[in-house]
Amino acid sequence: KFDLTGQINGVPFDRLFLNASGVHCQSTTELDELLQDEFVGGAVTKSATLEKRAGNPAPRYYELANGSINSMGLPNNGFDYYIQYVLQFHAKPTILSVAGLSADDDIQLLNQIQDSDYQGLTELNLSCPNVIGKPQMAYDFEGTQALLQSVFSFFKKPLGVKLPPYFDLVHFDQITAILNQFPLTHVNSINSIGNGLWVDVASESVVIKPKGGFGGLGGKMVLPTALANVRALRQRLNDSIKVIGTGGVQTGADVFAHILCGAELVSIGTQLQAEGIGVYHRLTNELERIMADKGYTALADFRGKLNTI
Ligand SMILES: O=C1NC(=O)NC(C(=O)O)N1
Repeated sequence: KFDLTGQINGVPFDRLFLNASGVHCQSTTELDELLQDEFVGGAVTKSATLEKRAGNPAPRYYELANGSINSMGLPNNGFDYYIQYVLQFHAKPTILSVAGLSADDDIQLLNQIQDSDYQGLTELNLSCPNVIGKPQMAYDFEGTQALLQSVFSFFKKPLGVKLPPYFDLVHFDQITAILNQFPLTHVNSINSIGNGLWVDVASESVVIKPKGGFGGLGGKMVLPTALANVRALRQRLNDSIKVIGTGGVQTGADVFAHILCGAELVSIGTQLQAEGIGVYHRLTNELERIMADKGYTALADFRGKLNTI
């Protein structure tokens, strides 16, 4: 009765919900569970690196009262594992997420995809904050420009990017001036707010082991930053580049807000980790209740229509 659809590069999603890359997507079992859920529209893989990685030492994920902090360090089963998976038939769309540990790695990963039979969506993660000793590419504007210039000299398949949060309007202007030069299918925003720190007063200690306790923030506390980034990117990007809204979603109202800011699809990370896959049924019910109360039958009725005062 409600149209909760979206589309990226002509790929139809019959539901708006995805997982945030990294959550519930490291194994094929987890990915299958997502793709078999009636309330999920598609699945994003854990960002694949060229080789399998164990990631950072545990504890590396910690749930907070108002969100999460993580320094996973890109643990994943390696590129071959995930390209094999997305090459299989799936009833719903997949997004193959890749993350090089260097620009050269990114080029190698995308060359392998270009040379493969995969015709689905790919997302280049430019924003992992937790690889020890490695900066986030998307905070290096010149580096990002140069990388995308190289990528699009050979990569002819659908490609989106995963961005970190920005905190200055000038930075929104700068990153979108770069992204608008390229035929990107989408921007996925936000990745975790990098290098937060949580202190447990009882033990007088940090709560995760890697990087002296520094890690990416997610969940409820990042919602205002996620909404700002989705809105700012939507206002500045070419219409052909969709925005996937990620960050801070706990309720149907949060989903509604992301759509108002212009999100085409909405990813769930911290809340999926905390609540399990049932979160999608709950969020669907809550979203539909809000839509019904407002007389909306489709996301398109209000997508991007945030009022200002
Ligand atoms: O891009 C990422 N964002 C995160 O918050 N954590 C993971 C990771 O550490 O693997 N990667």
